[in-house]
Amino acid sequence: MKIALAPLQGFTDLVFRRAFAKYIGGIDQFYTPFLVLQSGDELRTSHRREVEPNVEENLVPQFIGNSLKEFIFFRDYLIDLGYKKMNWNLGCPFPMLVKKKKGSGLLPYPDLIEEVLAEGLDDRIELSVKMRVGYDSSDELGAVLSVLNKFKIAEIIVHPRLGKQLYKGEVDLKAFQQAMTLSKHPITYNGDINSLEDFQRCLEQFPDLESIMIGRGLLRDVFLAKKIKGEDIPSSQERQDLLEKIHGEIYDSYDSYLSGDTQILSKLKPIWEYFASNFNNERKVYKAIKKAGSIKKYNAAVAFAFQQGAKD
Ligand SMILES: Cc1cc2nc3c(=O)[nH]c(=O)nc-3n(C[C@H](O)[C@H](O)[C@H](O)COP(=O)(O)O)c2cc1C
Repeated sequence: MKIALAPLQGFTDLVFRRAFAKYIGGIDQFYTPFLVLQSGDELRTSHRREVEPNVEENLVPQFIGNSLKEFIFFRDYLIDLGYKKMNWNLGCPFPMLVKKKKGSGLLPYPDLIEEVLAEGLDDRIELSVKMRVGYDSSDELGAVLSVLNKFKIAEIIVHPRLGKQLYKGEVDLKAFQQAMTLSKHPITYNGDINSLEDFQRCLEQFPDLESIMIGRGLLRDVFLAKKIKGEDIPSSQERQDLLEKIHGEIYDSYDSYLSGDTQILSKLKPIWEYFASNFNNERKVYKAIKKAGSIKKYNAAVAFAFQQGAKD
């Protein structure tokens, strides 16, 4: 089974991905959180930092947009940097982007998707798509997939919720089955795999799956990909050491280019919404981190987390 780490804006940035690859492993492919072209035809420094430092073979840069101009910008920018793969975000549910027909907001407009692909695809870089099963209704799925079927697309990652659901409600496994039936491209499953049992259920239901993508589940249990692959899981003390190393590397990296407690804490604290689940007494751990108003208090909360020990 091929396992990808899902892009999570604000969580799986370059710093996190590198620390994860270095200390944990088990991931075959990483994705950047979506890159976006600003109105002045520029990329933000923080977005450039995601892809420019050096090209990693198992990194797929993701972009969001709805025009041929944006598609060509990212295509040529990424080809020039030396990337061989890129991913188009047709799944983001943020209302501000949806209103502009971006992310899942583009799913009700398959003609627009077709216009972009007809002119934008280029053999020098492989395209994959990450999508939901519709914005308003899974009735949109068939039309989108029949457009995608006309083009050369390496992989379609399907998160079987509707855009309008955001992250609420159940995943729609019937719609996912429909995607597998209708698509001529390989389909990757993404959504709510938080444990080995979740993965096993998913595989029972879709025995032909060759590839999955996991986001929050891998932040909650950083060893989940290794468990799924049947790899050896380190002892409790070793796991704790690895968690400490990941955290230390992320901390040092933010500390090196951000200035002031507020900026550093604004990057570090949100990670614990999921990361706290790697520890015993996760609720107490998360509460302590959330309350920390200074670096000193944050460090004390982190020490408290490590005193609880790594969860089994
Ligand atoms: C905070 C947050 C940020 C996200 N950012 C992105 C993003 O930049 N690009 C993207 O394609 N999906 C993004 N997603 C969606 C995830 O990649 C994934 O599809 C979703 O979380 C379902 O998978 P999971 O249940 O394994 O987490 C985001 C999700 C969350 C919760």
